Amino acid sequence: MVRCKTLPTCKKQPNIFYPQQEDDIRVCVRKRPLNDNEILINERDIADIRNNYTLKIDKPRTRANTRNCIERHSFTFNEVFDEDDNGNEVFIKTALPLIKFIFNGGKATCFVYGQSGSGKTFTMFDQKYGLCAFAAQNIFTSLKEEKNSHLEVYVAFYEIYNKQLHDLLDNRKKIVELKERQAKNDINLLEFIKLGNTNRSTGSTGAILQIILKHKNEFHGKISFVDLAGNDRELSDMKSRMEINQSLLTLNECIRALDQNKKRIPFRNSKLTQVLEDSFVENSRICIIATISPNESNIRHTFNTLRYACRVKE
Ligand SMILES: Nc1ncnc2c1ncn2[C@@H]1O[C@H](COP(=O)(O)OP(=O)(O)OP(=O)(O)O)[C@@H](O)[C@H]1O
Repeated sequence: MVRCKTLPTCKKQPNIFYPQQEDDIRVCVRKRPLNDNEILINERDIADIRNNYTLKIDKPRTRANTRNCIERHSFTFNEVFDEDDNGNEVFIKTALPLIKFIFNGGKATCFVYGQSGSGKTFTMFDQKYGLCAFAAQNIFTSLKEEKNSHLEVYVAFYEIYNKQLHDLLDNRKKIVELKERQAKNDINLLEFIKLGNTNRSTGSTGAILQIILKHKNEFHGKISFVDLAGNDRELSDMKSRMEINQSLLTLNECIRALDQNKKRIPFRNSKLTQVLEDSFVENSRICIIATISPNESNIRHTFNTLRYACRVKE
């Protein structure tokens, strides 16, 4: 194969002079390693991470009357994580700035978005290497500092299924009024996360874990970790599929509108954005982590994920 041309598909360039971790909206990408099955069948790794901001995807192409060639597509984001980057490195560059922000009274949201099996849940909720595990430790370490010692930690964990909220900490009961539980320490918080994850269903629009800081029942700050439904999910239930598509589309539109300081943000167009509305407005920060599979046979989904992520900050 020969390379036939280079196609820049995302023009947004990182501004290296700007303190990127302070951006209100950040878009990052994480590539997972090839798994055992993919290695067994000699799948090619088509995602080449060039540096902390750029990845290139080699797209094989067969053209009439020409030799087979490779199109190289280049994408640039606030951060790009390789398969060798561990959970702590991802945490430091994505969720850690958000946690510092909520201790200062802000509202933050961290999303994982991508194809099924690309590492969304691993990135967010793995009990050892996930962002939430590092977040739990970091939050309770920060509470030991005198300036934070008055704060308490509360948690809520729910999913959206057919436009209805279900409490993942209470056997998926339909939520009438959202219940928050106090977490006494990081281990206790991780137990809540583990319990919620075991109660998750397939076909939901997304699972939302909220960690809330309070002082004497008064709100101080909040971070929401949102594990979105796989963007490739084939569901027999048409209603769920439509709802997931609508939510992903609206989420993208809302974040773009916020980025462009538009007056009208279309929160009402999906249940997901409706429930997250208060986290999006005023004193808020957002980080999206798009997860991708590196193997050639998932290339279509990988392009979909990267284009979605690019559109957020176009
Ligand atoms: N960065 C990574 N390093 C090592 N293993 C990973 C990584 N990302 C994902 N994996 C592994 O890949 C598999 C699929 O990951 P995961 O379940 O997180 O995917 P997902 O995107 O949440 O899929 P679904 O949408 O179907 O829930 C898991 O076995 C996970 O441990």
